[in-house]
Amino acid sequence: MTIKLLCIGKTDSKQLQQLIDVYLKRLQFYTKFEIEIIPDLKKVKNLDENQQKIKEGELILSKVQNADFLVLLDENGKQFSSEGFSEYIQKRLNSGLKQLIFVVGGPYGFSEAVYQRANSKISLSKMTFSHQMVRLFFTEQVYRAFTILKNEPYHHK
Ligand SMILES: C[S@@+](CC[C@H](N)C(=O)[O-])C[C@H]1O[C@@H](n2cnc3c(N)ncnc32)[C@H](O)[C@@H]1O
Repeated sequence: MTIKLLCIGKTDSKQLQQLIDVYLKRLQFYTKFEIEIIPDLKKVKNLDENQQKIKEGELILSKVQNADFLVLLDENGKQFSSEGFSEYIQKRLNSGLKQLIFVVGGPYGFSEAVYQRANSKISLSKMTFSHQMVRLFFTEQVYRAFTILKNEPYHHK
């Protein structure tokens, strides 16, 4: 199973990218995990919030195949402990799924069309993080999940 994290816009901080790369490198030993960046929309100043969400949503959905399991990272989604999240990943692995896609929304979140297509929503916290920070926190949690599944001593309760 491939796990993909879809994000809008390049990481704008070198330091943040370096930290993401640490976990990407570690994850190589456990699973096929990739981050796919959807380029920022051009001329966003001409768009209102809703128009921007709709356009970003079209780009997100263009990357999703019918058979993919699509999970939105969303403050209002279901919250997990790290152990619970590792079980969630294991369940998807057991289901024979080819591609599990997690997606980070743009500055205003997701369009209605993206919510309609999504299979589930996961929250990392009730607090709102920047879309840049979320990709680091999430990548670390996927790494943590695999170390839990392998009984490795990275995670301490
Ligand atoms: C700046 S936030 C957008 C916040 C906006 N209030 C909204 O309506 O979603 C950008 C993206 O980061 C992700 N995000 C931010 N905080 C999050 C959290 N606590 N849990 C999961 N994802 C989060 C979501 O994908 C969100 O769409």
